[in-house]
Amino acid sequence: MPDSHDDAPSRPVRRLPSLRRKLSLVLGGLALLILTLVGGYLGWMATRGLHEAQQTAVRTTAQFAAELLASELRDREREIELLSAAPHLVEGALDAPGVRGSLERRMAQHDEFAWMGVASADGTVLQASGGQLVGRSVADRPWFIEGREHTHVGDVHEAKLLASLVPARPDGEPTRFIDFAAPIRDRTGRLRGVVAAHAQWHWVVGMVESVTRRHSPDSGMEALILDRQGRVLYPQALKVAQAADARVLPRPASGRFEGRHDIDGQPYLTWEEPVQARTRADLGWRIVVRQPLALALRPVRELQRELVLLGLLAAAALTLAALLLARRISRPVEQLARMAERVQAERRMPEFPDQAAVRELARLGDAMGGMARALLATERELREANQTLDAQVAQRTAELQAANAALAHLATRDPLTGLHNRRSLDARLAEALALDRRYGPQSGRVHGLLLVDADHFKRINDEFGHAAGDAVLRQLATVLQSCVRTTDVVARFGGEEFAVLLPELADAREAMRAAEKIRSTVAAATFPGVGPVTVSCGVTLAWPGDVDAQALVERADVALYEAKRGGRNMVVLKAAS
Ligand SMILES: Nc1nc2c(ncn2[C@@H]2O[C@H](COP(=O)(O)OP(=O)(O)OP(=O)(O)O)[C@@H](O)[C@H]2O)c(=O)[nH]1
Repeated sequence: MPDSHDDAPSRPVRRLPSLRRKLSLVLGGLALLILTLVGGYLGWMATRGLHEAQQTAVRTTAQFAAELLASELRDREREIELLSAAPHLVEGALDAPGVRGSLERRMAQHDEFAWMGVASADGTVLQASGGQLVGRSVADRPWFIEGREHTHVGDVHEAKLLASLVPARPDGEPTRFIDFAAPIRDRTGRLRGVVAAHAQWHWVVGMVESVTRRHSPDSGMEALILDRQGRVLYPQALKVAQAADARVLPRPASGRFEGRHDIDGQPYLTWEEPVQARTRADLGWRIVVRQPLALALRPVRELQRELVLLGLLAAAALTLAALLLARRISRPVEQLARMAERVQAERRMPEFPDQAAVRELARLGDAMGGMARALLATERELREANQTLDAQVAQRTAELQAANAALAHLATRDPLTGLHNRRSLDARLAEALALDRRYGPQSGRVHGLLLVDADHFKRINDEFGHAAGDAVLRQLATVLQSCVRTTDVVARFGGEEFAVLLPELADAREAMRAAEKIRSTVAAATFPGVGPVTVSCGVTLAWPGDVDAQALVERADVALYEAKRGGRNMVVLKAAS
């Protein structure tokens, strides 16, 4: 029988999270974590790589611009030097028309030159491109003063004498020049004059811009030109801003723009490179290239965005896969649980599903099926054993009851005749006297007692044998029972003597009638092999004065004795006295 405790769940199962949910969460979370870590690592690597690559680009741009500028300045310096040593200037008249022609030709070759001219040793312009400033004195111009002594490359300055002669710039910026000058000496080394060229500042700017233009305009890469004192020469807007506020473009603490540097609160990748011409063209300029960090790392931000998107998609896909996997794993487990519940509820073997996707689950299913079969078989055996036991107990109980009944019969019956024995009679007599004492006076009815004794029974034994005597005793018992009511108690009193207890008699006559009936019936009966047999009968009635049954019996016995003495085969009544 199933124990009620076995049916009750030992834990609140419904409140526990399901395997499917737990697996999905763990696997999905794990996937998200791994993707986040991998994505973060890739993002970090990309950021670092791009940071280094962009820093290199900023550095090489600055270096390339500085080298280009140094080279071009050197070339122009060399150009003017070579021109100063040209034979037509060393030997010929400096104001000759051919001088102007040669200047014009060089002008045509160099767009950057706004003006070329030759001045006499005292500073009067003798010939010039476009005839500009011819006859004017340039004696106080620094390029003339320096150019008298040696080759001179002058720092950028706003146009003075030529300001009104060259066309204004379309962007409104003032016209600025870089001066190149060299002394013209004759074969003896005597100064004959100075040849000079004014290069447009925008030629320099164009060179720098041509370098930065190699990068995409979106890159935000920008080149600055600083002079020897660190003041901005280019771009013009920054130059103007710095002129208004010296705190514009503060120098880094290291004294040099290199690496990441915050300018106006915005982070930049920077590099500073000196323009090293290593000649007089070395003006102490420096090229600073800067690029806003946000723009430098923009591809990384885009990559990160894509990584996040990709990561989310991958996490969603992996979570879905985890969900499907969890479902694939949990479904057979749930089915096994349902099977186990069915076994518990129905107590019979259901068909176990064969859908396990993995070996362990298949093994679990087989093991559970085997266990359920074994349990059910054990339960069936127990139930059958119980039923057998119940039947055995019922049979034993019936046997015991029969034995008890037989014992009770044996205890109250005489073995020879089957009548009540003396002990049973004594019990009935005691009951009868108690009833008479209790109800006799009201009902007017009493018990009567007959003692019946076979006459000369010893002779029967002696003549026909003890077995014949027993047969007579059994036949006498039958006769006695046939003569009285079923409610009367017929007992073997002892030996060849019988007693009959007659309940609820109205008077002694009733008792006498019963006794007479017995006597006459016996006397009329035939006892096979023995012949006629008679009985004597003593009769008495219970009396309230009887202290016990013995008194009643003794009175009946007295009556019997009188019947014997009176000649036998007779009935005698002995009333209470
Ligand atoms: N066969 C047989 N005889 C019994 C049994 N019980 C007692 N007897 C015999 O009954 C006889 C009784 O004899 P007595 O007491 O002398 O009485 P009686 O011969 O009947 O003479 P009265 O009673 O005076 O008529 C004895 O011989 C007993 O042995 C019994 O169970 N079977």
